Amino acid sequence: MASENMLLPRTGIGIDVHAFAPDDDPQPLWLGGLFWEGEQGLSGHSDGDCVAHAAADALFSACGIGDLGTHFGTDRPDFAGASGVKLLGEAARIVREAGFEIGNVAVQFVANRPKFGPRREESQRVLSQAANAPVSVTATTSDGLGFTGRGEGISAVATALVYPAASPHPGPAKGAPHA
Ligand SMILES: Nc1ccn([C@@H]2O[C@H](COP(=O)(O)O)[C@@H](O)[C@H]2O)c(=O)n1
Ligand SMILES: C[C@@]1(CO)OP(=O)(O)OP(=O)(O)OC[C@H]1O
Repeated sequence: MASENMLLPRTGIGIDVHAFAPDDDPQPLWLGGLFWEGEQGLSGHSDGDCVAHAAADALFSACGIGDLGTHFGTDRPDFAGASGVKLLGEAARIVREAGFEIGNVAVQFVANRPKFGPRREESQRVLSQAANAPVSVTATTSDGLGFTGRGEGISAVATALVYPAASPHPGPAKGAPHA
């Protein structure tokens, strides 16, 4: 690897899926760091917040330091029922400890419900605070198709940009036209 590559920003990707909890074991819905009153909850070892999990996975991926299971395996009783905000905050801490700073994280989830738009800013605020970096969240339906369309679960995909903490914040590339 050319040594100057060590200074380049790095991108990562994360995907997470959680099934809705069955009717005979209802759970509260935690998604995007928020509690959604009256909505069907997701099952999981933690609180099932697939938006926060995808964000954390994208951060680990960007640094090349494994994934969610590597750091917060289901064999860890201390993460049973853990909030997505806690996991994302912990992931950001691990990323910084590994020598990276976070540029931003972008997440999109796929679900019919909850209707996300009215609470987007609240969610982005909570997750950005957890990561101490900008986290944006968008939502889409799958037009009634697939497991998300049938309302069986929620999927989320995230990308993250990190850069070595020792290097300056990535500015415009050399030779890029000035605004
Ligand atoms: N759970 C969701 C899903 C979607 N939205 C918003 O609706 C827009 C249209 O979604 P389509 O899947 O029909 O293209 C989408 O761009 C979101 O703004 C939402 O708020 N919550
Ligand atoms: C978060 C962890 C750990 O509590 O559990 P889950 O809530 O089941 O979530 P998932 O995204 O399936 O896997 C990662 C696990 O490490």
